Amino acid sequence: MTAAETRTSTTATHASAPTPAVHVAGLDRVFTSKQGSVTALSGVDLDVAPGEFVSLIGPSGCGKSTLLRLIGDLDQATSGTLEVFGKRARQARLDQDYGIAFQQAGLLPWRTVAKNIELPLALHKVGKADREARVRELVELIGLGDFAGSYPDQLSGGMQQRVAIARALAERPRLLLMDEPFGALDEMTRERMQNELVRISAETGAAVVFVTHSIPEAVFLSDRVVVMSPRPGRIVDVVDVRLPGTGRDDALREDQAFFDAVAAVREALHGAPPPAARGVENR
Ligand SMILES: Nc1ncnc2c1ncn2[C@@H]1O[C@H](COP(=O)(O)OP(=O)(O)OP(=O)(O)O)[C@@H](O)[C@H]1O
Repeated sequence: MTAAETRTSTTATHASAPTPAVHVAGLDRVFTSKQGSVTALSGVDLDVAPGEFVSLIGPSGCGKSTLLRLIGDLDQATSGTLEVFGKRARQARLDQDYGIAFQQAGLLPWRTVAKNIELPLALHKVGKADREARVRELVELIGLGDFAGSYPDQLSGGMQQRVAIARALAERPRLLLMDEPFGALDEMTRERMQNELVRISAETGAAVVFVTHSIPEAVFLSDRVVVMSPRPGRIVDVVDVRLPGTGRDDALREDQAFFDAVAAVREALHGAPPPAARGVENR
């Protein structure tokens, strides 16, 4: 498949999903202050199907985090429609449809791994036996069964990030919102975490909206990569990352279909390179 073939429509809708995990239509976010107003998002349309993995990529300041925060009910849109599983974002948050993980793991240093993971369950008054059972499941899921009693400062950055993901999954959310969760990790740890996330999202069936600056990361993880323009943030392209015959494992990182998809996203972000450069890129 060529880069051009890999790239698909400029709309971000997904036809097959009955009730999307996320439905965004004509969304605007304008920040106003004494200094003036900043249009962070303008006319954003996006549907994410249940169980679908969608990455948002675009230049710094294009509104990726703003869009994620709006979906997560951490901010309010200026205008437009936003629904999560057919509900208002506020209701979805109250119904614990979300799990959220950010670049900083944000663990409480005085609580053990187990106590960090169980925090959302404790806040929502889940009984002790159920909390403990869920924590046991989750520490196994993230491969930290031997570290349940450890404190965050006894863990590596990658391990801390896995704990943050487990905490985000504690309430079995149908939607995981992730803002550069691996941005602070070294390249090897980052690739390992990407493999873990592929496995975890397959096992949980949760839809994921994932913000990243890394084109290979977006391509490796995603069913679709949503490419945004410089401010005011709009969706300029959606790259469908269908990679026939390839599992999402380390072999994929060496596969021609992977390189083609990376090239398609890069072209969507920066425009197509001149033919000579493209020849070099595809070798
Ligand atoms: N609370 C706020 N008040 C005023 N302006 C804001 C606020 N939050 C974000 N902005 C502005 O909105 C624009 C989009 O910011 P946002 O953080 O969403 O971008 P981003 O694409 O996530 O950037 P980066 O890749 O650098 O993290 C920026 O110009 C930013 O300055």
